Amino acid sequence: MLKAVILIGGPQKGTRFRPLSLELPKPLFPVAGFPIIYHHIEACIQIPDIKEVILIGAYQPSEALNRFISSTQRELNISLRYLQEYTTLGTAGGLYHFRDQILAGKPEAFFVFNGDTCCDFPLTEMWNFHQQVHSGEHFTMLATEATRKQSLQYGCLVENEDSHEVLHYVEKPQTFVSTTINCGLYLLTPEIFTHIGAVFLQNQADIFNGGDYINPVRDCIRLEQDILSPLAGSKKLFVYKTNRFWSQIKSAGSAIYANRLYLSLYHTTHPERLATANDNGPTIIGDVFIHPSARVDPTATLGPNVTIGAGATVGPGVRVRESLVLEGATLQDHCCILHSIIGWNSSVGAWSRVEGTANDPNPNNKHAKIDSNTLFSEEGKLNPSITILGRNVVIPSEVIVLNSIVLPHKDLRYSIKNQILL
Ligand SMILES: Nc1nc2c(ncn2[C@@H]2O[C@H](COP(=O)(O)OP(=O)(O)O[C@H]3O[C@H](CO)[C@@H](O)[C@H](O)[C@@H]3O)[C@@H](O)[C@H]2O)c(=O)[nH]1
Repeated sequence: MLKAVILIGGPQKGTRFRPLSLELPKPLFPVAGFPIIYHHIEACIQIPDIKEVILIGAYQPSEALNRFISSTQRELNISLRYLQEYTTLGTAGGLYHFRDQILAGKPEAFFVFNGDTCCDFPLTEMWNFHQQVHSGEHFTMLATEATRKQSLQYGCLVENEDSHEVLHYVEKPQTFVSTTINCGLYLLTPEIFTHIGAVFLQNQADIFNGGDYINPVRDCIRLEQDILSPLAGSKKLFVYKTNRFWSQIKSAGSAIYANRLYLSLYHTTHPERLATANDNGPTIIGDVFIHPSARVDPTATLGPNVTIGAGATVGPGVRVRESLVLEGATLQDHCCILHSIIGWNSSVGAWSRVEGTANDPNPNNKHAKIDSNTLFSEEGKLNPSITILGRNVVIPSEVIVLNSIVLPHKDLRYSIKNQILL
């Protein structure tokens, strides 16, 4: 029997995703029509041996989280539970804290996912690879290639190319180590708790010997630095590499990129989710997802890489491209939406234009990943990025909103460019 754990972080995480994460925990943000972590869970149900998926995070249980758990459980017919940490315990601390629940039923092994990644999750391949390695108790991690410069933003590893053992691991190194990066997906066996337990006891001993009693992160254990790094070179950590798509979802811009990747994956996994052109429907260009409850005028043109959320309304002559239109949003006649996220229940007036700047990885640069830039450049200027309208924003008719972020509940009266509207 196998299990899966998805690390979903807590309210202190997902800050680069604001203002969208102000409304909803980032792991529940919809990409390609479904919450980010729904894609992880869908990957898990492809392996019948996975009997339970556990979400670990520090979010207070909320209506949105409860609703997600009960509806996903029902739809995908899998046991799904949320276990709440009393504070963010780190990527290994949460696992250790809930070790009894993870080990209940005696799983042979369990997958651990970082909740903010987007991938076609090669779980079967990883499990087969893991079983083929003959090295006693061992752990497997998924890795991919990045560019030399971008590798510094990830965990970097050096492998023995014959045995695929991880020889050296450094989390976000200061100087170049390797272009092979950690994808944040692991296959661990119960033995991992011996290693985490040893670090836990050592940390507690250090605290009581050193007197740092009030350290707020005293129970925090990081899987990458505290556990994987020391395991490298001990014949216990192995790497399975993927060359297929993989991306982090840190900034809102990366949600648009992830939307594109998942929509293209639907061609093989769920072709029925992709809109097709028909005589009574809108013009569809490339990959488009339209929620069945959305109303789209037949004279609208959508795509490529567009998701229209539940209950959204798209009026006559509207053009949408490379964008996410969230639940309940209204796009009035002939407005144009490019490289943008239109927040829940927001409305864009007739003939208005909402446009952002794409920040996709450079397609000419092999292995490039999306840059999750900070909002401002070193000179203090707002970096051009996608345009985001928070929840309940009203854009009047005949204005232009360019490369801007509009916080929730704002009633705009004029055109704006390169601004953050508070
Ligand atoms: N439950 C829980 N989850 C956590 C905690 N801290 C982080 N997470 C979750 O764990 C994942 C990793 O989060 P970060 O700590 O922000 O790390 P990172 O910068 O994304 O880097 C990690 O992922 C990269 C791949 O995306 C890796 O390359 C890198 O090595 C590392 O694993 C995210 O899904 C985050 O929500 C915690 O204390 N508790």
